[in-house]
Amino acid sequence: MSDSTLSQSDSSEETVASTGGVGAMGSGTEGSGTEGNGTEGGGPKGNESDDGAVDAGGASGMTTLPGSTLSESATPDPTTPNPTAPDVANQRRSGDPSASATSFLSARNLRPRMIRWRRQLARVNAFEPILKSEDDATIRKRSLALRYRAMAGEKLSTLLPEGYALCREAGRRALSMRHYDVQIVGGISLFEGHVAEMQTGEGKTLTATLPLYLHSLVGKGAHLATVNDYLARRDAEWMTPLFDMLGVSVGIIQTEDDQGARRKSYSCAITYGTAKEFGFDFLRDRLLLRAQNRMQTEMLGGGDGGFSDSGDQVVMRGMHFCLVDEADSILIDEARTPLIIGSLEDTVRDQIVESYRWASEHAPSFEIDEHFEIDNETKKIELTARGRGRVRALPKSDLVRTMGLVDLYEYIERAVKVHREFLLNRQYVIRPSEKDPNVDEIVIVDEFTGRLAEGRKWRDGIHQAIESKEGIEISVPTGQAARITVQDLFLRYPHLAGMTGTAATSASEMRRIYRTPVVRVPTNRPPQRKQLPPKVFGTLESKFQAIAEEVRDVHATGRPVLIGTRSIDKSVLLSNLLKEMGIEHEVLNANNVEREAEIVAAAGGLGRVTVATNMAGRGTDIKLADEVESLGGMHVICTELHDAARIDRQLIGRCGRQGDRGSYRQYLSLDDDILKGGLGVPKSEKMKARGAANTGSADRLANMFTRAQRKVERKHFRDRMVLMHHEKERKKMQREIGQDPYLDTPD
Ligand SMILES: Nc1ncnc2c1ncn2[C@@H]1O[C@H](COP(=O)(O)OP(=O)(O)OP(=O)(O)O)[C@@H](O)[C@H]1O
Repeated sequence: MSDSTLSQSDSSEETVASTGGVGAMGSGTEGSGTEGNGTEGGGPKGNESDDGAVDAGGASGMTTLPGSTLSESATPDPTTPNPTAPDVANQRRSGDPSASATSFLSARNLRPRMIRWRRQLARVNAFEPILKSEDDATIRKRSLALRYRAMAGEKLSTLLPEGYALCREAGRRALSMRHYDVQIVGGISLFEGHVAEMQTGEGKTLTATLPLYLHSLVGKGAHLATVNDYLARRDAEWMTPLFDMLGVSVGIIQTEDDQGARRKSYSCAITYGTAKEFGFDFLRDRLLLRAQNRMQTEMLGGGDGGFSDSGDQVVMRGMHFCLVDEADSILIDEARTPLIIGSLEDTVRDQIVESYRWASEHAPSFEIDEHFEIDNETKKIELTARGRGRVRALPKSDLVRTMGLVDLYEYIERAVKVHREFLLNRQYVIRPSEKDPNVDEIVIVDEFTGRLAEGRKWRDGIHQAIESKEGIEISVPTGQAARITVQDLFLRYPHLAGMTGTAATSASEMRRIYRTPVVRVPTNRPPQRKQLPPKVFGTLESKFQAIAEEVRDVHATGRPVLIGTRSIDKSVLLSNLLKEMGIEHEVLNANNVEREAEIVAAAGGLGRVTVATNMAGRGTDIKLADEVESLGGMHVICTELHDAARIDRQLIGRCGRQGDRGSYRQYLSLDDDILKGGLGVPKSEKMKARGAANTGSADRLANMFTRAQRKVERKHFRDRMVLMHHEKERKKMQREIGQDPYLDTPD
């Protein structure tokens, strides 16, 4: 490898250095029994760079797990270097995502959490022979027993070894996939609230089953958030046989689902969906609770247990644990994206108002003991079987009829309570509203002082039930547009973890914002991806000409070639050059996404050439044709640096999957956009002029591009931090004046 080796290197060099400070990550709870990031005590702060900004460019603060030395044995020795691994140090320096921890992870680096994880792994492995000898029914029984223990309050970390071993056994039986040791360790890190960086093709889907299963045991739901409906469905359906074997239900949220379907999916032990849908459901639920004036008492999904098919019950049961797939794109790139929904629909509002009226009208006919009972302690009114029968038999308007029965029982119970216990001129008075004297309103009488408690309202729909009893206007809020950012949404989960192929460059940001330290999970098989020295040209034209020539040369050997471009224009430009050379190829860009899966699936075939713009992070595996492996695997050409090194790494990760052979090369030119962002316009113009005049090699300038990329990354990071600060201040202010920051949106 030449000295001028280009890379996302500078940052990676820091990775190595600061990974020596692996322990920096471990300042959270290191003792055993750590459960999720909720108890992590929060990660330490990101590294401050000279200019005071957090180092976004470097992977500082990354923890790297013991490498492929995590052999499939009960007591792996992470210190053994892997003799078959290629030049790992060079790869690491070069920012190759596959760089495994093997060579630099000495015993000295082994931090307590790693030692703990290895111990946990040994415990998981110890269960294996026992479980293997048991039949399916016994495996299921064990799983049920675990659930009882979890529900009874036993710590999940104690249950982890058996839980993960059960999951692994179920995977082996139901899917013919046995979780590798590295996947088990990755799963442990996820359970403890980390973002696990796993290379593409290393099996994130299977790894996810581990923390999802374990967290689901407590019965509060475990969510997997991914980027689109297709992946949510695909992954859920793929993993369902495994969960079935363990007696765990799986729900899938799809955009077109109605409220009833959503509620059912959320009531499952594990729910797969997109971040967007989770956000919208959160907002819709919140609007509904506010309309029913139940917000303060019922924290979202605190749940009153009732399920119905009407829109009058929240759909989520709570936000307990969420595993975010493609964490870098969801938690970082999409972090500031606001999810906005309109107001509560008029029909839902009318339905609520009408139900209050209906309940108030019929409540007096319900008799104590016969139709309802009063709990002495809680003073709660509960319908008897006869009472419920009566509710079913009562006449109802169309609007009321569409309300679920469970909801109607609740409306009646509330109305009965109000008729019995809330008396006019004792607990409340009626007087003309200050805002509009033509409208009457209920004002609470403070039971201690006897004074009017201006502006206060009873909760849980009591206030509305009284309004309805007195025949005055029912104050169901009209509902306003509601809004939440992706970041706020995920910060609401007490237990959060993530998986990604490329988190290294966002490590400090992840930790700082979400308190989810990033850990790099080594590949199961030693990586064999080779980085070829980068090439730098004066102009785009000369660069593309050279790229086309390289494609021709590699193509002649029969190896498949994948070329990533930054824009549709450039993909077309390259496509034309290839056409001129008579090289058959496919172009994958926004103009033909419908064929994406097909094109990507075929991209690993003998002699295939594929030109692609920013490929979606994942979706379809590029499987190499058998004969390709012996020829040297796939060759990837990166035609330009992206603003975020992560995107480059995503492309690079397309070759050399799961220990396959492969190679990649970075092409650069002095008129690349990254220089404008990183060096500023005047300097980049100078470089451009220099490039136009110079026809020789400029390979020695490769590092300048990497530095420019890091500058751009830092700038984006700083912008995100400033925005986050403003948002935080806004929310704080809104709370102080009694507003709901999600519902009372300023825009
Ligand atoms: N433990 C295992 N045993 C056998 N096959 C496995 C195992 N883990 C993963 N695989 C296989 O590896 C392939 C990649 O898995 P998966 O799609 O989950 O990877 P990924 O990490 O999500 O990659 P990408 O980011 O590209 O989607 C799948 O074909 C899967 O069958």
